[in-house]
Amino acid sequence: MKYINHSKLNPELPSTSTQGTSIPAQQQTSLRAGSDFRSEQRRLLSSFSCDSDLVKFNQLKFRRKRIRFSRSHIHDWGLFAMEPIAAEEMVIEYVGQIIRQIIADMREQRYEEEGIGSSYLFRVDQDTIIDATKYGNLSRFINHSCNPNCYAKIISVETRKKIVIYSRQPIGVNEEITYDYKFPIEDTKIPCLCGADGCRGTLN
Ligand SMILES: C[S@@+](CC[C@H](N)C(=O)[O-])C[C@H]1O[C@@H](n2cnc3c(N)ncnc32)[C@H](O)[C@@H]1O
Repeated sequence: MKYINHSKLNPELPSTSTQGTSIPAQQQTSLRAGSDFRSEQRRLLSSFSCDSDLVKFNQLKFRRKRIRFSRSHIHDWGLFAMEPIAAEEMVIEYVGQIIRQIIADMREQRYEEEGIGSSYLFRVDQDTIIDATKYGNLSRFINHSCNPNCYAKIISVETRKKIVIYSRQPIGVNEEITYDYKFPIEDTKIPCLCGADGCRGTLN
């Protein structure tokens, strides 16, 4: 039976071709090491391809997108691309303090009393909120649009839930980065200033 020679496909992998030869003991040990190495590579590759979000998330740590905050036409400060961003890229993680609902309720009231008009509380699940009001990264500046170029997605990384902002279309240099906040409907409305075609008129 013929075997494909993987060393031709990937020159970094040691050759496994042993056809028609008898192998000295020392070489057998090194072949085993090579085989262990390849098994490990296969294991890693299959776990990665099962979870491309995890791969992208790890890449995000090493290769951050070039973005800046600046005055926005939508509201106060916004976040802008400094380099072209392709569709379906991870743009930035929404970072803040992870808090429970009961703490979020208390903080929401306190922030109102302090006159903080903007909301930086992002719900992860029923009892987990990420609060970027006083601790966070540039993601806290992303404004809402009813026709956004990004979307927020909750992914699991080593059992921890993370909020990640992904591009839903190619984004040009100096374009404002936006996503749909998907605020729940409330009686007291917050007017939306996104200016997009088909703007719903309110955030909530
Ligand atoms: C996470 S902050 C976004 C950054 C904010 N512009 C700033 O300068 O800090 C969210 C707040 O921005 C405001 N905001 C974001 N998008 C908006 C929009 N489309 N229309 C009106 N206000 C918006 C709202 O006050 C909202 O609570």
